[in-house]
Amino acid sequence: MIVAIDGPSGTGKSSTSKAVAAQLGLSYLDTGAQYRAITWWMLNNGVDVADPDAIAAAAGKPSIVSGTDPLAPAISADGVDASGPIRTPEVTAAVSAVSAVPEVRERITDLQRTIAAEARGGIVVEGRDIGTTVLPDADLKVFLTASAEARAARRNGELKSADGKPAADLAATQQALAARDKADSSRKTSPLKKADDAVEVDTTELTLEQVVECVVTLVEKAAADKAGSAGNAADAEGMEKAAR
Ligand SMILES: Nc1ncnc2c1ncn2[C@@H]1O[C@H](COP(=O)(O)OP(=O)(O)O)[C@@H](O)[C@H]1O
Ligand SMILES: Nc1ccn([C@@H]2O[C@H](COP(=O)(O)OP(=O)(O)O)[C@@H](O)[C@H]2O)c(=O)n1
Repeated sequence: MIVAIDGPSGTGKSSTSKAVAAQLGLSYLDTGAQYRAITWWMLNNGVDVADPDAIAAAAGKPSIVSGTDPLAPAISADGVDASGPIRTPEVTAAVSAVSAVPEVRERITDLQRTIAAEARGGIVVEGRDIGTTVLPDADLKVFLTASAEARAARRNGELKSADGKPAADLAATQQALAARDKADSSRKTSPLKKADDAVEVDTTELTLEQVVECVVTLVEKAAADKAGSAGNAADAEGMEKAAR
């Protein structure tokens, strides 16, 4: 069972994917974390992230390793735990430019396909281009959306300053999200886009629990359909053999 969950920032991809995978005993892959980790490595290793040729030349250098346990997501670059630093504003500001470079996408897409192929019990993979490019034959594709206001409010809710007040201005967060959406949707190589056969879920008015319940139901239905068509294929094969 391969589940692709795509959508822009703040729509609930990570929270939903982790909860669905944990509930159904599936593996989990955060592909945004991989793009963030390669961006973090480049920033730390003197690569000019404003220069696509420099990014392309460095794309093959770091080793990026992702954990697939939804209860303990992990990501490292060259053996160094990157789970904290990949969420800094510096990485967030640079990641769209790095992830737009075809050599980076090719490298990371290969990694993602290998991880999905090795996840014997099934996997939930979340990102921007999973349903369209990375795993176009996924058993279920979900595209999450939410209003620009809801997405900015959710992202801001995560950024608390020491005194417990929101660390960022809501309008500034909304503007930064819009800029990243634009960059991610307009790049040439596998832009952020809903796959034609994805189920769109608008999460604006839903709680996280409701979104998880909705996606779990979709996965169970996809699994039943898959088992049904496998059964039908086996029946057809059996009938063919009996007829011979
Ligand atoms: N349906 C929802 N309602 C309210 N808050 C949500 C909902 N889904 C996710 N969140 C919160 O919004 C924030 C962003 O969610 P996240 O899963 O990281 O989104 P994404 O991976 O799409 O960027 C998190 O703090 C999460 O707890
Ligand atoms: N499959 C993916 C996943 C992420 N990305 C890039 O990685 C960035 C960070 O992704 P993320 O999922 O961590 O972003 P958030 O939703 O957490 O803000 C995105 O803005 C994209 O530029 C991508 O290009 N393709």
